[in-house]
Amino acid sequence: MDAKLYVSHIGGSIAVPPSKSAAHRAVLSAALATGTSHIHNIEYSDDIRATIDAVAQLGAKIIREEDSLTMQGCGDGFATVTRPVFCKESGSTLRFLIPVFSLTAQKIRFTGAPRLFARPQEIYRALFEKQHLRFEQGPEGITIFGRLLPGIFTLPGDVSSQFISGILFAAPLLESDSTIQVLPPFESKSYVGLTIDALSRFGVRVEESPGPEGKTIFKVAAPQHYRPCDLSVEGDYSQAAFPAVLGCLTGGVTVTGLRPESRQGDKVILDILRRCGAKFSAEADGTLRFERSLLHGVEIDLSDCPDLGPILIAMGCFCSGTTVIRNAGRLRIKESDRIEAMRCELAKMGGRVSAAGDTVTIDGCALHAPSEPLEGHNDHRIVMSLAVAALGAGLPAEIRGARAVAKSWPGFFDAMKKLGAKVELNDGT
Ligand SMILES: O=C(O)C1=C[C@@H](OP(=O)(O)O)[C@@H](O)[C@H](O)C1
Ligand SMILES: C=C(OP(=O)(O)O)C(=O)O
Repeated sequence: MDAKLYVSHIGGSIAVPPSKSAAHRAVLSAALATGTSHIHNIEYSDDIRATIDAVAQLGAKIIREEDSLTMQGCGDGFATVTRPVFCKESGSTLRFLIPVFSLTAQKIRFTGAPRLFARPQEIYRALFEKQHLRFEQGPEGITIFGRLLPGIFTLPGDVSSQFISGILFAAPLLESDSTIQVLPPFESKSYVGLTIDALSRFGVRVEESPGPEGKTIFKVAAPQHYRPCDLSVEGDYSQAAFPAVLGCLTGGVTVTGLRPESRQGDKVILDILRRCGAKFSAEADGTLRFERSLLHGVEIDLSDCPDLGPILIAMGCFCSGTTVIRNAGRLRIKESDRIEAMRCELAKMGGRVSAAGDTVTIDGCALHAPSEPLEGHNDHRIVMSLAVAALGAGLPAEIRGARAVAKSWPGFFDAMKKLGAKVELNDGT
């Protein structure tokens, strides 16, 4: 699917989709609970579908309604897994589920898009090999065999927090207590906070404490049982960043559906925008109203909010002066190399983005209509960021591979249309 964007007058109100991160955690926890949970405000993005289908293979019984799930968890009474667990493009699904499926003590094959297996998975290999369990990785999948043993897990903090979350989901169901030691620097730590929050809503306790030499220690008593829970998935701050930046460029954009007291790390988008000179109001119910603002470049630390990287790189083009994004190295190991993808696509519009090591520098300048179609790099956040850049600059553009938005926000272009964007999707919609 290609998206053609035309010069549009932007203005209006949209609700953000439910948090993908919170939804993965709720679905997995509900699957591991003994009893029936209700999860409201579910959006069937590709990644969330992958997690739902996978936990059904674990033995959870799931009734899908339009925007909610009723889930009868399997506790630790796992089903016989007869098919490969298909994780699509979802790093969260794969990395949360490897330790959990190991609890079945069955031989399990994980498959998905090739890019998923090009992203780092070595941390689990090392951990499984240390416990003399099978872990085989090829370009098309991973096969594991053997049940994780409780104990001390030492994990680097700067590859992906999803490994830490994965062990945290499995550890409560082991025979005895475990300790997870995270080595500094601990990046994306707020996502581990979301995991601990989800566990606590499902009745599982984790204790966090600082350790020697900058380590962070998580103690998980076991066995513990996941208890069922009724919850509504909160709005997604990572997704809110797209209409928020657009609103600062055009004015007249209202964003609803966010929880002001959320613990999502990407809530920091509001602080970043404020520092850049953005004018917006925030109401007690989470409603945000953005005004057209003169933005200026600032320094941004991306270590705890990597998913904001692509939209911040796009935004940097509209900021006067220079925007410097530090600790951005992990953008290279997401659905695409997000630094290179943004550099290359924005260059087609005159954008001046450069990277050295883990730092991305963007020099503000006037963008022009792209000289050729923009490529989505099979990456939802690249497609959405390029759409905001074109609409924000008031330029026509064609984005190839726009279907990638379905990974996290299938309704993204509908939301843009609701804001007045003239969008033509080449499947006729
Ligand atoms: O746990 C999560 O829900 C996520 C953690 C982050 O990954 P890393 O920890 O690999 O940075 C983030 O980029 C990803 O989109 C979602
Ligand atoms: C990187 C992302 O997700 P995941 O790691 O779960 O594939 C993302 O949503 O930007």
